[in-house]
Amino acid sequence: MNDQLRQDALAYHAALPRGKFQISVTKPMTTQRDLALAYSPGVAIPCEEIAADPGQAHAYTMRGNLVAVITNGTAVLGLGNIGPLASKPVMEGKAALFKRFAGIDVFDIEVSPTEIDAFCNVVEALEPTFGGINLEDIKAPECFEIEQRLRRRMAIPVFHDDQHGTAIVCMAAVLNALEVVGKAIGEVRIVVNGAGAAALACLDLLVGFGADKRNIVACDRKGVIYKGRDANPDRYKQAHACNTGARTLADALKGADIFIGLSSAGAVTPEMIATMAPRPLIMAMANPEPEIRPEAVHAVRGDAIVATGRSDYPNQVNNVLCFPFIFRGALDVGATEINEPMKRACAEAIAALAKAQPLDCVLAAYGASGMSFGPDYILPKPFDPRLIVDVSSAVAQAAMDTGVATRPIADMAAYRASLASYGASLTGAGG
Ligand SMILES: NC(=O)C1=CN([C@@H]2O[C@H](COP(=O)(O)OP(=O)(O)OC[C@H]3O[C@@H](n4cnc5c(N)ncnc54)[C@H](OP(=O)(O)O)[C@@H]3O)[C@@H](O)[C@H]2O)C=CC1
Ligand SMILES: CC(=O)C(=O)O
Ligand SMILES: [Mg+2]
Repeated sequence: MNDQLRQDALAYHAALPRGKFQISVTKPMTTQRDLALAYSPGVAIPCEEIAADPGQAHAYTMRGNLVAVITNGTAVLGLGNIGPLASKPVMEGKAALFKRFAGIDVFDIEVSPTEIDAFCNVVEALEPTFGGINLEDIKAPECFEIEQRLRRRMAIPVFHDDQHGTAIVCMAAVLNALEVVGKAIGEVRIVVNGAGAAALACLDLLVGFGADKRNIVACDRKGVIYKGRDANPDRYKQAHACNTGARTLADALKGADIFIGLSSAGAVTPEMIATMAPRPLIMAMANPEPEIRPEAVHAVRGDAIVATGRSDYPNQVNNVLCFPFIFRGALDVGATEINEPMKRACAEAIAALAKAQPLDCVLAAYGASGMSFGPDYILPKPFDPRLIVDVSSAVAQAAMDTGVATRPIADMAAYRASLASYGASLTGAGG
């Protein structure tokens, strides 16, 4: 990372008040009467209401709009197992993005247990506090068991962002990029580098959207994951093992249409990219440094569509396009979970928005004079205030359609209008 970015990033985070968000009071608290309502004796009354009917917690507390971003720091971005304390800037960042883009309050919670039972016990014990749980930067394979177990045991949405947020945005990008190059999802050859939380979830969603398993090769640090490779295979990786003679990433990429990188910096070379099929899609999504930089791809492939996880290049494929908005929709209907149809609706709504005319506020945020659907614009920008309207309402609708909404929305048009004015106020945009 260059020195200027390093200095700027440290100054940004150290500016007072330190970190990236703070907690504020939402009710009047200036008079004796205010104190009597907010605290003793008045506070006892909503307590009694909630004790009599737990569903009232939503009406009298911040719980229904409060998400926990929880990590144990075992797979922080592409920095690896740097521990919970060092992960805090990332978790504060996620909290800030939840608030900035969807008005959702977050407590970031960094905890030390890495063992599955101990970590799950901590998270489960937090259910009374939160309306939703966003698991973050927990390494594979533990993250799979952790999420499955918590989903079974908790009656609020539990969502591992690195798995599903990433997969949803990746899917939206793939759908649009294939439309740009005129290829069909069922026919493209896909190579995924990385076989962790993000990569395996992307594979599952790609198959759910019609990708042919026979056309997919996954690689980890040892190379291609082929059937029979490991004497004691990891069962999550094994589910994606393929029948192929390819043994290395370089072998696998020959003639491939799509490269999905969810591994680590510099894992793919220009020479490998040069061997891919015409009009390839390169999604180098490792953070903060991608598997390959866009300029290195363009030097060898003028016909490639290139995306990264970063904010400073075109085509940012990053879960920030998903997690604020999927939780907004889920919280607003009191969803008990985030299920497959909700994820699908989310991916489709994100993809569709890339085809709408860009708004001036978005162009201004990027210092751009224009953006139009095509090789350098396959996804909407996170600052697009229409994301909260289209994505969150689609997710809410899918939750209602699948019977997981405990507070269904009666008037969807009014809900969309409220999201629109909320989005406009949060982004300072006119709409
Ligand atoms: N753009 C986005 O929105 C997102 C990007 N990411 C990025 O994806 C990466 C992985 O994150 P996550 O899945 O959470 O982490 P995990 O720790 O769960 O998985 C990492 C995987 O990457 C593999 N890997 C690492 N280096 C290489 C390499 N040089 N060649 C092949 N495979 C490699 C590991 O292989 P092995 O199993 O052999 O150890 C492992 O399978 C990170 O860089 C992260 O920043 C993650 C989420 C969202
Ligand atoms: C973006 C993100 O969640 C990650 O890189 O881990
Ligand atoms: Mg992450």
